[in-house]
Amino acid sequence: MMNLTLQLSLQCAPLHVSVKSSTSTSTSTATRSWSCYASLSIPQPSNVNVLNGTPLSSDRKEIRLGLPSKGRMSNDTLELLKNCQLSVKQSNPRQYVAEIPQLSNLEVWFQRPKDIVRKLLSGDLDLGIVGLDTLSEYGQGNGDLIIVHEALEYGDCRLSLAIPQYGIFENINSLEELAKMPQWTENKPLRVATGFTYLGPKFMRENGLKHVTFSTADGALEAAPAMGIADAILDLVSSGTTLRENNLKEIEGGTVLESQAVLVASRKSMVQRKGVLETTHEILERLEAHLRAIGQFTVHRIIILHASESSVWCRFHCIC
Ligand SMILES: Nc1ncnc2c1ncn2[C@@H]1O[C@H](COP(=O)(O)OP(=O)(O)OP(=O)(O)O)[C@@H](O)[C@H]1O
Ligand SMILES: O=P(O)(O)OC[C@H]1O[C@H](OP(=O)(O)OP(=O)(O)O)[C@H](O)[C@@H]1O
Repeated sequence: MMNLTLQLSLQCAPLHVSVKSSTSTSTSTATRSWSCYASLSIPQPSNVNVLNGTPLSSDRKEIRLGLPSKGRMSNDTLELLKNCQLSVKQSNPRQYVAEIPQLSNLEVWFQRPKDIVRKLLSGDLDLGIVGLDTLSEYGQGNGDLIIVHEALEYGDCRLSLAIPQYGIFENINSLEELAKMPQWTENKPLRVATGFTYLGPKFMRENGLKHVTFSTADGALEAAPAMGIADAILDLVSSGTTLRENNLKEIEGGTVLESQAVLVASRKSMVQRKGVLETTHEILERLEAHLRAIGQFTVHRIIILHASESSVWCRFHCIC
């Protein structure tokens, strides 16, 4: 038994977290596990649908889960849900609404990942599965977005700064060295091409790079340095092949975030919309059971939620 002080690192507004229980550690293997219970104090909803002065955008009765409509995340998301006995039933692939028979009163809406985040914020979705990169870029730290499960074990990639392997960058191998290059001035800033126009400038600011400008494009960013459009790029990397094929390299300290698929919920929906908390709980339990069954104990944090009228109880289970 040991006391824990927990900093809740969810993407949500600062919440009061009081840890109630204990930890257990196993020294027989390289893994350690702990679990604890925490109470998230959430302001008591009044008798109208208002949280922190913001009403729910609609009084619909159905619970809505947003899933990626196409692209890399789409098939793996459906596969994961199927493996959790939550198969999505879609009458035809061009129809964007579907259901999961095991979850009553739940509508699945297929959307582009960035639109899932936008619609969680607007209140048009209650739950969603997206990459952490997309959540961070389009959620912009909004306190209404709660990462309910942060490690769904697919969609792995990282958002990284990359520079050419050649020319003035040949001997530059870290962000610190890049920042110290005398070339970057107010009149001639470091030019970065990225689709991450929120996270990019934030990362540069936080790392003290003052003279930076950004340009954006929808894809094939790795071409920008060779085309003379940019000095560096900030983009997703998984195998690293695209960078290598374009004579680019990552640098020490240049990783903005490590990403994989996450389950996100609107905090407002969980507190105010009937059934959202219970459905979230149900999905989480199935995810946990599935990941445990396949031995995926790389899950870092699972949060199981219980609602009382004014608070949400969370169980954290961490194996690291
Ligand atoms: N190598 C990779 N490149 C890009 N995304 C990756 C990669 N590996 C995993 N991902 C995940 O897949 C997501 C991209 O999904 P998808 O291909 O559907 O693009 P998208 O979000 O619809 O973007 P776009 O609208 O630009 O096509 C990323 O947000 C990331 O979480
Ligand atoms: O490290 P790797 O495994 O090579 O993957 C990284 C590449 O994959 C993505 O591009 P995508 O294939 O989606 O095409 P895009 O550049 O047109 O967006 C990403 O934007 C990188 O370019």
